[in-house]
Amino acid sequence: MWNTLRRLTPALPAFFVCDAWDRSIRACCERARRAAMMSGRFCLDGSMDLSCTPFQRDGSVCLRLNAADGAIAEISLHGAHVLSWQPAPGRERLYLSPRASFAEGAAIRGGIPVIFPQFGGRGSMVKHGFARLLAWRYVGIESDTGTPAAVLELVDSEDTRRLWPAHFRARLYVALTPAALTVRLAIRNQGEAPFSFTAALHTYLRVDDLDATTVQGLEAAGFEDSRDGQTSAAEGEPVRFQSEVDRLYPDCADALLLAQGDEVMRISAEGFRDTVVWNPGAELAARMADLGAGEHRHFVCVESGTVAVPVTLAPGEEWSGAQRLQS
Ligand SMILES: O=P(O)(O)OC[C@H]1O[C@H](O)[C@H](O)[C@@H](O)[C@@H]1O
Repeated sequence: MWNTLRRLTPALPAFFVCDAWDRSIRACCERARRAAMMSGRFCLDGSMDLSCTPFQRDGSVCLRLNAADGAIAEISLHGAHVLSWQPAPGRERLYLSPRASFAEGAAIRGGIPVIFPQFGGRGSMVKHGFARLLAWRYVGIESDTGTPAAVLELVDSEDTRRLWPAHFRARLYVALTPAALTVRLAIRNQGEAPFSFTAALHTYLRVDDLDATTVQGLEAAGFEDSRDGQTSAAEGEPVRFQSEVDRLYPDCADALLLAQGDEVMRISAEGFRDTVVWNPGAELAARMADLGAGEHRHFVCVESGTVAVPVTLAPGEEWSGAQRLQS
């Protein structure tokens, strides 16, 4: 519907477009509200009560997840994008750029962008694939893995098949457990031909002091420097951020730490094989319209991905990859 509106926009008076746009957002919010109500609250043995409430942010329909212990996560349906995670009220652990755009077709800068079906420029598609640019559907709260999770879904459409012929179903599961956020991306082949893809959770972790921040757990791993494509031997020391860092560590995705002085966040992964570490540095950040001078000092991206070797799915097959942040 939003695409149709956008196509019609030049032919319609501005007040009508705004009104129709507003009504479509309200209808979308109402559908999300009903789905959230129908999914109810979950309380399973050993896991937490989870409730889900829709709200709007910059014209985008979003969901707020509240766990019984006070943890909060916010997700935009635009890109199934986790915007915020607070393990306790007021303790934000993700970075969201003050200049992030929520406009249709834009990629939100910060949070956890879902990268699918192509990581970066490793193929002929738009950079980092189309999943982060499209509206996903809220399915409800499910507890298939024993932990209640908010589930969002994107399936192929005429628009996606023009870019990539695959018949797929992508689902994102967002779960809050004490002091942890787990995000799982599941891809199913719903067609009759195999397809291959790369994917990642491009997580922007908030930092207070970039100079004192290190990523640990990659000391013994060689990496590809994405700035020039050169491979480098293991450095034998934690990753630091004195200038732009853009590295792919193949076959190395689990048991990482983001350390800022005494404060440590654990980053673990399942299903994802690789890690990407990115910070744009001062010069690039200043040139990026949705970041700006000095903003690189507030985050480090530690991305769990399957990037170096694409995943291939036969008809009916499903793959999933998860990233868990523990504060
Ligand atoms: O600006 P974006 O399209 O969101 O990409 C941001 C960054 O994502 C990844 O981490 C890549 O390795 C970088 O090369 C890229 O610059």
